[in-house]
Amino acid sequence: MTAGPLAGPGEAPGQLAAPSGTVIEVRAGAVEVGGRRVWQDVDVEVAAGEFVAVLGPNGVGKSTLLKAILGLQPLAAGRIAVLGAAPARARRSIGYLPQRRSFDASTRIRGVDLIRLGIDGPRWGLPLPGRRGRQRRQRVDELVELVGAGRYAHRPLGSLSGGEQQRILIAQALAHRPPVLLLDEPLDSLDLPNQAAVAALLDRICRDRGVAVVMVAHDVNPILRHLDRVVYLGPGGSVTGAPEQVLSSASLTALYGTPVEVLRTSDGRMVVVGQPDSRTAHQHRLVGG
Ligand SMILES: Nc1ncnc2c1ncn2[C@@H]1O[C@H](COP(=O)(O)OP(=O)(O)OP(=O)(O)O)[C@@H](O)[C@H]1O
Repeated sequence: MTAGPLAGPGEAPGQLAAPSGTVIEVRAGAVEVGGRRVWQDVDVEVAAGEFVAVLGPNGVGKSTLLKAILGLQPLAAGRIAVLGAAPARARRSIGYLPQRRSFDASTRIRGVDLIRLGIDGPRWGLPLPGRRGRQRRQRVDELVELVGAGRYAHRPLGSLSGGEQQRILIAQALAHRPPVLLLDEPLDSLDLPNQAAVAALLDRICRDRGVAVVMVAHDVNPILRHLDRVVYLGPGGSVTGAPEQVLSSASLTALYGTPVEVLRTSDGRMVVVGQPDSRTAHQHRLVGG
């Protein structure tokens, strides 16, 4: 039997019940940012324990989708439910790793302190006597072990590599055993071995802990073999489904409304050819690198 995401000591009060079916549902969703419609006709369904990638060109609204799931970005149309409730109600049950968090070399706070901060929130630094103090120490140890950070968790964050920092941040996001973990481009700026290691760690968190992981990615290749589902945001809406269905020439051609080819290299990597740049005219590197 696998450990449930909400089991064990040190639980935060006010979390919603452990999910067994769909944990995130968006139906015909649309958002507007700064008076502009960013996406519409978006359908997303994520089940408990699934590993899901959110893909699409720069500026298409991937981070905005995570914010909508967190209840930080209201929908302009459609509906959204997280753990069967309005997103803002579910927020305490979601672990979130925002985009591009890294620590300057001068950062003295240690990995274990950051994880403890995730557990204690505003009570951080206050001594916890007796049983609660022991539970907290035990929870920190569990999280350090979960992400494999035992070797460096007691060192200052500024002295850790990008991959080591990322593991500590994942541990912090999991402090309250959330059934849903959202990550915004957590593999960016990591080298290939670290990308593979963090992807494998997230896979383990899904499979062993039953946590639904939703991850925004520019390059799907490091996570491709771990994925249950892909949400691809494009100019004409979204496509959701198994990776091999969504990442196909037919589905991306329909989404972009122009011929797009999905090729497989001999080592199994995916390359998308011919997709137009997004309206923001950034270079789109969906499946490069
Ligand atoms: N505060 C804001 N005011 C106006 N427009 C905004 C604001 N925040 C985001 N946007 C716009 O909303 C759109 C979606 O942004 P978002 O960050 O969700 O895209 P993304 O797909 O995650 O992009 P990237 O791949 O570059 O990280 C972009 O065009 C962005 O410029």
